[in-house]
Amino acid sequence: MFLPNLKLDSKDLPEKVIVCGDPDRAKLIAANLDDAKLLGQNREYHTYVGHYQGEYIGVVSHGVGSPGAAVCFEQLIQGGVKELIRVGTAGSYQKEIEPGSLVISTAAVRQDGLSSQIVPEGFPAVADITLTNRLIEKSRDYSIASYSGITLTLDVFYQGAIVFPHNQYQAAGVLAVEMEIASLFTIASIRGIRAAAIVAIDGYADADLAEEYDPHTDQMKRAIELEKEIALEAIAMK
Ligand SMILES: O=P(O)(O)O[C@H]1O[C@H](CO)[C@@H](O)[C@H]1O
Ligand SMILES: O=c1cc[nH]c(=O)[nH]1
Repeated sequence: MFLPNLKLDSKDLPEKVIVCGDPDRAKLIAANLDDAKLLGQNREYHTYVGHYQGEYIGVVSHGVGSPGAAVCFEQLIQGGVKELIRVGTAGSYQKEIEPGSLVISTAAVRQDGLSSQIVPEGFPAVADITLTNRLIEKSRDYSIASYSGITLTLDVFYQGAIVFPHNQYQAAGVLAVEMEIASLFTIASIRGIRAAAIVAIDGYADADLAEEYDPHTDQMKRAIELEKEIALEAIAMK
């Protein structure tokens, strides 16, 4: 089957795929695969395949934001993908979850627009328990602060005239904010595949991102390096 936005033939797609927003991060992750090759490249969607610990794995970038990412997730699933792990970045909601640490999402608050247009209000965006437990287990092998719990998916990056009530979600114990996990978990649930997510914390989500957002620090490079290792080990497990 030809996947038009990913611009590739699904016959070479693995069943296990790591997804991330940034095409450069996809290239970085793919560098850990044996016999890595670029399978397709179109728009923000760069697809690599190769082997990790003997398992055939894919790495695909999905860009920023749920609508574009959803096109990627849906086409991967149409192409036969059965397991997706998102390796992302996020802002922290909790003081003790410091920049440079990792968060594994067990469920996501659906503050994205995409999922509201494919499932009714109240439908939960929940991670696959098996893949999530693998991420948690593998994260214990690395010397980095790692947390698991609820994350929030938002379409808004820079605040507008309406002020998003970050404080309510902070008070409710949400750990971190990013822009695609709720759509990923919702799509995975309705299509009957497994999905999980791990994110590296680049700052505080309720800060003024126009002033403070910098995902290119050495601390972030290390966190992304380690979340990459954890995700590869988790997805390669049988
Ligand atoms: O680093 P990625 O995977 O892109 O994730 C986060 O970073 C982007 C915003 O800069 C959004 O896509 C958000 O979800
Ligand atoms: O969506 C995002 C991603 C990274 N950091 C944030 O604060 N928000």
